[in-house]
Amino acid sequence: MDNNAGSQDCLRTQDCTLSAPPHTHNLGLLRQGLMRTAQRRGTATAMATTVEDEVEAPEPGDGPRLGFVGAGMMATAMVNGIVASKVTEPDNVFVSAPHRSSLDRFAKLGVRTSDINLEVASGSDVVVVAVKPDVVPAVLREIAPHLRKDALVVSIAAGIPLAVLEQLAPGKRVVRVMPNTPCLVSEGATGFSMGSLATDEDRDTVHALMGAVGLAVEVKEALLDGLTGVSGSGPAYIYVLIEALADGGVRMGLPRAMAIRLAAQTVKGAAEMVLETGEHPAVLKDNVCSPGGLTIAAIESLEKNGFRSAAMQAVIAVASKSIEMRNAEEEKRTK
Ligand SMILES: NC(=O)C1=CN([C@@H]2O[C@H](COP(=O)(O)OP(=O)(O)OC[C@H]3O[C@@H](n4cnc5c(N)ncnc54)[C@H](O)[C@@H]3O)[C@@H](O)[C@H]2O)C=CC1
Ligand SMILES: O=C(O)[C@@H]1CCC=N1
Repeated sequence: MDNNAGSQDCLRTQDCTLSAPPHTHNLGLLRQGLMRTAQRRGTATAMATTVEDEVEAPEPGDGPRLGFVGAGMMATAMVNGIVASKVTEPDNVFVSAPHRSSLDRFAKLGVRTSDINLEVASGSDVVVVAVKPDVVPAVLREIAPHLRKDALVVSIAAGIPLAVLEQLAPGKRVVRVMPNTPCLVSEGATGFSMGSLATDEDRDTVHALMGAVGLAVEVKEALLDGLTGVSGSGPAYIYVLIEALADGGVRMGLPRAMAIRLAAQTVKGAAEMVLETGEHPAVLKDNVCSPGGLTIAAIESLEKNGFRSAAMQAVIAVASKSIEMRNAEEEKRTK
């Protein structure tokens, strides 16, 4: 992968496509993709013809409808990000879950909610399956017969392969998406893989939808396990790092709240440096380490304590579990 990718608008390699950062052409793409969907359905009021075309944000009630089946952490992050990005009106978003209590936070955003999955299934152009992986089969069997003829099914479940999703939703266009919780603040990192019936238009729609809430990368399905290890689960490792850095600061006398803010801003700043300069992280690390200075002593300590290996093993642990889940699902499918 090109280390300079962050400074480019778009980079296509054999295995993946990197999109530009959010708030650039992705909004146009999302609108374009979603408006196309709406036009097919006969409800579009405006139509973008090129990615660069500026189109008015859809009026409430117009435009394609995004449904979420499942109202947990990841649905919350995606819906908040999508609503904040203003790519669609809140009342075009429809969320279902069995317990009303988990829907309250969605209702506060102005999105429509229901405790009946079939209402979301039959009323949405793009249906995001956002339940735990072990619930996916039951949910897809329940909703598949009630999906709109042209509906696109997007699964965000870890470890459930496209072949299984397609078997559970026969004849439907399916895309597998692996987002992460920073979608909530429009700084997500998402990978996605296209199902066998999914079209270029669906690619644009998903690319634009997830690009509106962060970075969106298309990968071959086999790479989704490793991608989950890096970015799907990655925020959790970074929170542990922030907490640990803050603990170190507190140990040295900094007030807790200040230490957390300093640690979080340091992570954010370092990440921005990687994305914006396109430099290899090793170069940026070297720039902090003055010869004979303080930081190189910290690097020595991190290496002695297996920091680098611990981070790699974390990614591999997630990927291995994801592969295990995928294999078990494949086995059930082919039995
Ligand atoms: N949490 C994360 O950081 C990420 C999660 N994912 C995937 O997202 C999916 C959801 O994960 P979370 O949001 O973390 O889980 P969660 O446990 O927070 O949410 C699951 C939601 O599904 C609902 N639910 C349970 N049974 C249902 C049914 N029969 N019909 C409709 N809704 C039902 C629950 O009420 C709950 O709202 C999982 O498949 C996970 O692999 C993917 C990437 C990141
Ligand atoms: O922990 C999990 O299973 C989900 C998938 C990736 C992040 N959270």
